[in-house]
Amino acid sequence: MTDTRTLLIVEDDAGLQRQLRWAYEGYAIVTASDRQSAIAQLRAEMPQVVTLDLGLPPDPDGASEGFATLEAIRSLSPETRVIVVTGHGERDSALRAIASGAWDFYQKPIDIDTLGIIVERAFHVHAIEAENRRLAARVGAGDAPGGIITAAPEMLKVTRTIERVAGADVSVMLLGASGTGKELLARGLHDASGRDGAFVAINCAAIPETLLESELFGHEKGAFTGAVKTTAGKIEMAHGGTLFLDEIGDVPLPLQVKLLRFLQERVIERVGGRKAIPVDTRIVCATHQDVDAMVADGRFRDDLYYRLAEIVVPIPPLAARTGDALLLAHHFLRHHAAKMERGVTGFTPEARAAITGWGWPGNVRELENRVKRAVIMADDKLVTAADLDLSDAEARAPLNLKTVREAADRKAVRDALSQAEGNISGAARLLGISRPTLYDLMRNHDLQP
Ligand SMILES: Nc1ncnc2c1ncn2[C@@H]1O[C@H](COP(=O)(O)OP(=O)(O)OP(=O)(O)O)[C@@H](O)[C@H]1O
Repeated sequence: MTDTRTLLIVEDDAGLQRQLRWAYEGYAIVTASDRQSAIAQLRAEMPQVVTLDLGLPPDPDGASEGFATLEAIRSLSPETRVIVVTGHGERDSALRAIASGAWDFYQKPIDIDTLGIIVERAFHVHAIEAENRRLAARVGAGDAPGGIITAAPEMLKVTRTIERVAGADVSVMLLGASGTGKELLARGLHDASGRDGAFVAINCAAIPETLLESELFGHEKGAFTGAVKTTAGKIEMAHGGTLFLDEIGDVPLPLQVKLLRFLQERVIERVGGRKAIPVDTRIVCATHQDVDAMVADGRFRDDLYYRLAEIVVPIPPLAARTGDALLLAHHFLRHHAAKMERGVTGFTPEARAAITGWGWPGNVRELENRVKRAVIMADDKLVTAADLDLSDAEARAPLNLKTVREAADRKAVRDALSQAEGNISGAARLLGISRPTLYDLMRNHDLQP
């Protein structure tokens, strides 16, 4: 697609065609007077927008040629926006044309200004859709492990590390906030490792302490009330494969000892069992907690930590991945629109600004949830910021540097006052300013101690 904005005018009235040709500025204009020449121009010039008179020869008083031309344009170039121009009082034809995929309609007699606005809007929408398609096409272009979608250098560094360590016999600890894709990366690591066994995941925070041991190590029949049959644990199930221990920081200390033994000796004992069972299970673990701090204050065994964390991979939050929020938003939009059979094709410019500006505290999971809901809620082909429930985000987007600075000042003053429990001298000291300056700031920002 070239950057030139090209308008194709399909009109059999030579006078009107001339009039229209000179009416617009800023577009390259090409014209056609019947179906055949219209299609030839479409192929040659690839116009983004077409105005199409429905009454074309050999049926200038009907609409059959116009509809045939519309159909041909739609099938040859579905992205092209077609505005049909109908005779006065041919409202039914106009509506039929919209149902057949025309983007808008206009009735004769032609008012150049009004038609001009419709044409300009059509170019605008075409440009947005083209940008949406371009972004969507980037999705899946890479072959990052585990189907991870990213084009951000910050994240590509992570995926490269994962690929590099996949084949090595090292333990990997993924550090990242909830919803950053830790499980997806762990699965990717397993896939790239070439290990034949299964990928098994367990969330240590989601399982009550009392059950976690038997979940991990399995149990013998009769080991405890309810243990009606001998059951293998997750470590055994992942024999020859990979076990993903999510939220490793939530493993209680006594179980940490047992886990350490397994890592050192590569054998396990089921709960209630006496037999040492050799297992070849690779461990990948993850947590959103500060494990260093946990080790420092004794909540996590350091010997286990060193066994688990030969390679530590920090995963950046979504907001720190340049361009990824929009990239992933398009991916999820395409995915859910197809799944739910909704004709939603992209985002409005405001929605895109809101996606880029939002802090994404819930990371990729939050993004997917918002986009999924928006696909259901959208009234139109383009998802709005309101559909994403991000209209506030847009309103809060900073106007300029001055507003950013004011907001930062206000926050710093508020934080200092709260830290100093309302004591003005204390807050002024924390901020490194004099009391009168603090008073001025408080007055400007309408803040009370
Ligand atoms: N880069 C990505 N590309 C595509 N999908 C992603 C990406 N990152 C995360 N997802 C999807 O987002 C959701 C959350 O990811 P995942 O469960 O891997 O996160 P997590 O960090 O393990 O979260 P938690 O710590 O809460 O378990 C999943 O549906 C996952 O498929």
